[in-house]
Amino acid sequence: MAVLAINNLSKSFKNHRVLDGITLTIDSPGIWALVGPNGVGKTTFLNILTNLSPADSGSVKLVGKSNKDYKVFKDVSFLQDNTVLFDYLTGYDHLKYVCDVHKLPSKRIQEVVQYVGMERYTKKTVGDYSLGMKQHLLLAMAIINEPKLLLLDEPLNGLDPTSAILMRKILGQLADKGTTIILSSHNLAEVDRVTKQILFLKDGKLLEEHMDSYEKVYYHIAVQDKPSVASLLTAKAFDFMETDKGFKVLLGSQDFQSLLDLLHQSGAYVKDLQKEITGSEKRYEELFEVGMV
Ligand SMILES: Nc1ncnc2c1ncn2[C@@H]1O[C@H](COP(=O)(O)OP(=O)(O)OP(=O)(O)O)[C@@H](O)[C@H]1O
Repeated sequence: MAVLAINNLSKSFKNHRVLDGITLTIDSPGIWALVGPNGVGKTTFLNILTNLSPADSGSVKLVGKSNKDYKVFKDVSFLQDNTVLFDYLTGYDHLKYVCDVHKLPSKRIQEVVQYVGMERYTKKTVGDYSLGMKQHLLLAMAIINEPKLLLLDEPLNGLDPTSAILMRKILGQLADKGTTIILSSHNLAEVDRVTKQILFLKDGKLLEEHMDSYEKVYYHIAVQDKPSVASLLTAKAFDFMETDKGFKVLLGSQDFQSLLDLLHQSGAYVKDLQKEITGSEKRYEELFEVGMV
């Protein structure tokens, strides 16, 4: 049984065709990122999947049932933006409500509060929450029922590094335990950290792509003696740029060992070496024809 089965889904607003005959099947756990420029239709797509908006034509099945059947939402959750929260209620109130809707025992509240690390502010009213705290609450509300399919609209928005790391960890654990996750995001660096499976939304069509072939590996090197390293990088034809503390080097045809040999040869004192992998940004630039600056 497919976790998500979309058949020929279309939606227009007046004469603007936002979704144009989308067909997609996902039948395994894992994380898929939904990516595309502002206004391309990501929220519209997620809203239609969860039956918050009607499609003009086509059909959607979630965990084997029509998305029009409200019973599917026992196994499907949608993390929307924080406008769905009530400022005058506490985090606990929100979780209690969702718990009651799903007829879950209230001990699930404590479990989920601990899991997303929001013990400190569960009893505070949401009006006093920061953006990150609201994202945690929304996540807790979305996973309290242990969904098979989890849809998230911009879950990484406005998170500080600590919260972003926690969010990534949680999403990874859920996917490992069997949840299928689709998340929309504009933050391609974060996307590359959580998944290589991307759904690019372009001109109303969905392109499902794996980022392996677009992956780029960079090393950020902090060195004491920049000139000697710079001349060797140039001599050995490395693709690099200078940074405040040293260099950002792209590993193209040369391998990591050649870079290490070069650093050794330069005699420079290496203060730090960090790896960065990017993939989706390169593909995004190609697909959406982002001009170089
Ligand atoms: N209720 C509506 N009535 C008319 N047009 C709408 C409506 N909802 C969305 N649109 C239009 O549909 C298009 C897609 O909007 P949507 O919010 O789905 O994009 P998005 O990809 O989520 O954007 P963002 O990345 O900025 O959040 C936009 O042109 C938007 O103006």
